Amino acid sequence: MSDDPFTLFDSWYAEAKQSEPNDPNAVALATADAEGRPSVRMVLLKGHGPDGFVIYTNRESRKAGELAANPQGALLFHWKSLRRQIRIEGPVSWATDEESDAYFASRGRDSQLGAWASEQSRPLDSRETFEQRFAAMTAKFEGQDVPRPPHWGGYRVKPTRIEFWQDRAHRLHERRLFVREDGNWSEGLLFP
Ligand SMILES: Cc1cc2nc3c(=O)[nH]c(=O)nc-3n(C[C@H](O)[C@H](O)[C@H](O)COP(=O)(O)O)c2cc1C
Ligand SMILES: Cc1ncc(COP(=O)(O)O)c(C=O)c1O
Repeated sequence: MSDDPFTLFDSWYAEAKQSEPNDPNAVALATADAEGRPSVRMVLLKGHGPDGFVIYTNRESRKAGELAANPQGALLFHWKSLRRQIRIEGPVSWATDEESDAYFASRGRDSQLGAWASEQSRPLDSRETFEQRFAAMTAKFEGQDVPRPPHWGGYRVKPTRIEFWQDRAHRLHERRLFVREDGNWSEGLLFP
């Protein structure tokens, strides 16, 4: 068996990119507030490797507030076409300014403007208000590159635990658990 969960992740992810009808990088991100109350939402994976799994979002959103109070996260991929899930857990930190800048610069201009216009997760009185804010940002940045907003950037989940789940007949599934301790990964199986 492989003792490297990242090689296995790469191989499953490559298969998901071939077989999923859309968004193979869609992943549920679970966080919890200071009292331990959980919340979960979908995000898109935009980078990964042994250093962790990176997503981008608004750093004043609900998830950001929870991560500030409790910097731990869990990610869940479910690739229905492959009947597989991957669970990833670990501490969460900000991506570097350099990688957030680089990712932001790669986004479409309207998505960049949307990041300026959206006060993500805060109450919005009408769609019209949002459209007016978007129009105002479009005018503000006309004729220039759109810089990364100070309230927008990446988060990295650095895994301490990764579980690969493969569906098998009669619910006799296969579960491979990788756990990191003192920088080393060990692998074991779990009952399904
Ligand atoms: C498939 C999918 C992908 C999404 N990707 C992102 C993402 O990468 N970043 C993001 O901020 N929101 C993304 N969203 C929206 C989030 O699910 C969520 O509505 C938003 O981030 C606010 O979450 P919060 O209130 O918990 O902070 C995505 C939604 C879906 C359905
Ligand atoms: C609000 C929001 N921010 C960021 C993203 C990340 O994806 P992208 O950079 O491809 O827009 C998404 C994806 O759905 C999103 O809904």
